Amino acid sequence: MATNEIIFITGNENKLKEVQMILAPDASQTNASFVLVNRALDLDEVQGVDLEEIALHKCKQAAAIVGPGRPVFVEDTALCFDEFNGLPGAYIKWFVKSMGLAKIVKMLEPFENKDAQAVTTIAYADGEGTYHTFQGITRGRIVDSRGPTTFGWDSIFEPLEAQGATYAEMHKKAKNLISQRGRAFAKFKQHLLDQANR
Ligand SMILES: O=P(O)(O)OP(=O)(O)OP(=O)(O)OC[C@H]1O[C@@H](n2cnc3c(O)ncnc32)[C@H](O)[C@@H]1O
Ligand SMILES: [Mg+2]
Repeated sequence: MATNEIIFITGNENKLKEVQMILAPDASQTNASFVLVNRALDLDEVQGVDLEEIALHKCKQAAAIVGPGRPVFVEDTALCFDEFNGLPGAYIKWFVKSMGLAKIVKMLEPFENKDAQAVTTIAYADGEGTYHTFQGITRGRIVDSRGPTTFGWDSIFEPLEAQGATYAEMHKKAKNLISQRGRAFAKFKQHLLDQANR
């Protein structure tokens, strides 16, 4: 094992691709301060609406699995509707799986307020027994599906900063610049670089 190895536990390949792009575009360089490694494990996700708690719970399982002394992180991504006071939130995965995008959009039909926010919460176990969390938020609104439906709810979320495009209609690089994931991982990356340069 390389000493600067950092393990990302996710079973979601779309997520992994984005995170690789954001966090470790230069991971192949020998002087990179960390090397990103993926383990595709499906961790338990506790119920509740506290996004940090959910991410930390996931991360504690991850740390127990990879063993002591090994830095590991997870992320959990929520889609929160203003009209529903933050729900579906972390449960969005099950809504997408069980009812599909069209019905999710329909849920908001009776209401004028289609505003939503996407939130990525990273929980990181640093290998020295300390847990850290980093969060990124992108505001937008829920719209009829437009663009490829390859990644979760990408095609029904139109971020405010995207000039009318859904995430699914954006290039990955452009999405990462304004996305909840891009923002959360920018904070995390800064933390890792600060630690490496201490
Ligand atoms: O193994 P993990 O990392 O938990 O991967 P997951 O797919 O279970 O992911 P989450 O628990 O965070 O659930 C988030 C849901 O939202 C979807 N999702 C996450 N990020 C997204 C993004 O940027 N755009 C669209 N959909 C996204 C994802 O496909 C899931 O259905
Ligand atoms: Mg999950």
